[in-house]
Order: sequence, then structure tokens, then C-alpha cells
Amino acid sequence: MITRPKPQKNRLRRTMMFMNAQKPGLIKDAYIYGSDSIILDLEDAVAENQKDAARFSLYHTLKTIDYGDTEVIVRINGLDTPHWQEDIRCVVAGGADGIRIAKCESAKDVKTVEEHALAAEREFGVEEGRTLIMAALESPKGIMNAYEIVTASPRMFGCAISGGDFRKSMHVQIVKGGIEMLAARGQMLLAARAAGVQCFDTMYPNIDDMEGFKAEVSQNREMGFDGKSVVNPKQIQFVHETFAPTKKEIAYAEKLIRSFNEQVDAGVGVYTVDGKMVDIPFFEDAKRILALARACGVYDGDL
Ligand SMILES: CC(=O)SCCNC(=O)CCNC(=O)[C@H](O)C(C)(C)COP(=O)(O)OP(=O)(O)OC[C@H]1O[C@@H](n2cnc3c(N)ncnc32)[C@H](O)[C@@H]1OP(=O)(O)O
Ligand SMILES: O=C([O-])CC(=O)C(=O)O
Ligand SMILES: [Mg+2]
Repeated sequence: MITRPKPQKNRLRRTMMFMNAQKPGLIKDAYIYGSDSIILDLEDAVAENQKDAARFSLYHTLKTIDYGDTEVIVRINGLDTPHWQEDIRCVVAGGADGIRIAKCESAKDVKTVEEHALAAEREFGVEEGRTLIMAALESPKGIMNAYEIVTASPRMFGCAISGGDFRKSMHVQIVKGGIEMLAARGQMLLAARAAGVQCFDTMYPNIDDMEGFKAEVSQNREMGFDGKSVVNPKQIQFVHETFAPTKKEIAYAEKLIRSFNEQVDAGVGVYTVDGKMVDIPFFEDAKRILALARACGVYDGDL
């Protein structure tokens, strides 16, 4: 029987890889691909007449496969379906790290899931509060309510926009450059940062279009996302490379931090490093960059 370590709200989540919870070929060794998280899906990847079978498979997967450091999240069916309550019991009984609420639209949705997670933790003798929650925002209503959603529960670690359902509801298709989702991505990022939770972009469904995928991932990083949902192992490496600070960024951050400490001791608040003005917010951001670089395994310096 597998017992997973206590889930961490603030861990590294550059990639969260989806897979059908019912497919042994996908789930048996999914940790070998190295995504930070896996999402065992009970929702749209599972056909309606296979929901019970998927839950059965999920439970045994959680109990028998050692995913090690790879975070294990389960996407439950929407709260407008007959499946979600049993999904939550199965997630908690199996000891998954967290729940991804599909098609989340309100704080009430989050609180409902939270109440049922707590009831299941009591039922199965799991530590109360152990099961984390994240929200998938898949509709205009979900995006409009992003802030109330991400502040609805202390279990909440982040939110993700879901492009398949979102574009459907906006009557748009994927556009090169991402203009069709720019406002929604921006609004969700603001809500997540205001709440202090993580923020993830949607999966890119055109698996063979690596050029389009790379352009989207690069834009995700420029916009400030923490990571991205992925649907295929071949999408993982580029996301990890893109979200890790570059050697140049690391070198500059080190230089900034060292010089800032000296300047502050000398009573200086604002000055330049390599021709760029710096003061307190730049110093704090440089510390964030080095912490991220360390977490990504590309920095082992002493700052
Ligand atoms: C809109 C939404 O709701 S998105 C979320 C729901 N969607 C999903 O869960 C889909 C996840 N992805 C998949 O199921 C698959 O990648 C598919 C069906 C899209 C494509 O499958 P394939 O054509 O078999 O992919 P591919 O040939 O690239 O697979 C290569 C290897 O990676 C494995 N693999 C592919 N996708 C995944 C995955 N998501 N998770 C784990 N392993 C995977 C395959 O099993 C295969 O392994 P093998 O070499 O040992 O046989
Ligand atoms: O969350 C995701 O990226 C996948 C999904 O459900 C969608 O695109 O509708
Ligand atoms: Mg969806």
C-alpha cells in the first residue's frame, strides 16, 4: 500500500500532465516522463459509461503505484454531474495529493468540494485538510469569478484556464499569438497573484504542432504563469526549459543581490547594475528568480 508524503501548496508545478485514469498504459509509469504533477482524469477523457470503471482503476492506481516526487492530482467531474461526490470519496480514500475541480464557476463550488473532501477525510481516517484543491476555470463565468474562487478555501493552491471549454463558450478557435484568450488569461493571472496562489495555462491540443506549442509556452512565461497543463510527454521538456531562469538571468540576479547588500550597507537605496536602475522590488524579484532557479535544478549557488 502506498502512502504519499504530505501535499505541499507551494511546490514547483511547471507541468501538470493529464491522463485518463482508466488507461493502464498511460498511468502505470507516468512518473518516468518527469512532469512535476500528473492529473489522473475522471472527467472528459473518460467516456460517460466508463465512470465507475475509471474510479475503480483510479483507487487501485493510487494504492499501488509509487509516483515518488511527482504530485498526483485527480480531475473530478463537474458539480452539475451525478459523479463528483463519489469521485471525491475515491480521491481521498486513495490518498491523492489534490483535487482539480473541472468547470469551476464560483466560490460555492469550491466550498462544496471542500465540505465533501473534509467529510471523506473523516470517513477514511485521512488527516483533515490534507487534500489540496485547485480550480479549472473553463467558462466566462469562471473567469469573471476567478478571485472569489481562488480565495474560497485554505486548501486552494492554484487555478488553471481550460482552453478547450473556454474557447467553445466564447465561439473562438486557437489563434496564433493567443489574442482569443489574452483577456481571460490576464484576468485569471491578476486574480491568482492577488490571492497568492499559483496560476497555470491550458493544455495545447495540437500535439504534432510543436512550433505552435512552443510559441504558446513562451508567451505563458512572458505573461507570468507558473506552469502549464500538458497532454503528452513530448510537451514536458520544452515547458521545463522555458520556465527555468536562464544562465543570464541567474548571473544578473546574483550580481544584483550581492551589490544591493553592499549598497544598502553604504546607505544607498537606488543605483544601477549593468546600466539598469535597481531598488527594493528588483532586489526582491532577483531573490524570487534564484529560488525558482534552485527549484528547477539550474542553480546551486550560495544566495
Ligand atoms: C480538453 C481536455 O479535457 S484535455 C484533458 C483530457 N485529455 C487527456 O487526458 C489526453 C491525454 N493524452 C493522451 O491520452 C494521449 O497523449 C493521446 C491520446 C492524445 C495521444 O496518444 P498517443 O498517440 O498514444 O501518443 P504518443 O504516441 O505520443 O505516446 C507516446 C508514449 O507516451 C505515452 N503517453 C502519451 N500520452 C500520455 C499521457 N498523457 N500520460 C502518460 N503517458 C502518455 C504513451 O502511452 C506512449 O507510451 P509507450 O511508448 O510506452 O507506448
Ligand atoms: O484544463 C485543460 O487545459 C483541459 C480542459 O479541460 C479544457 O481545455 O477544456
Ligand atoms: Mg475542459
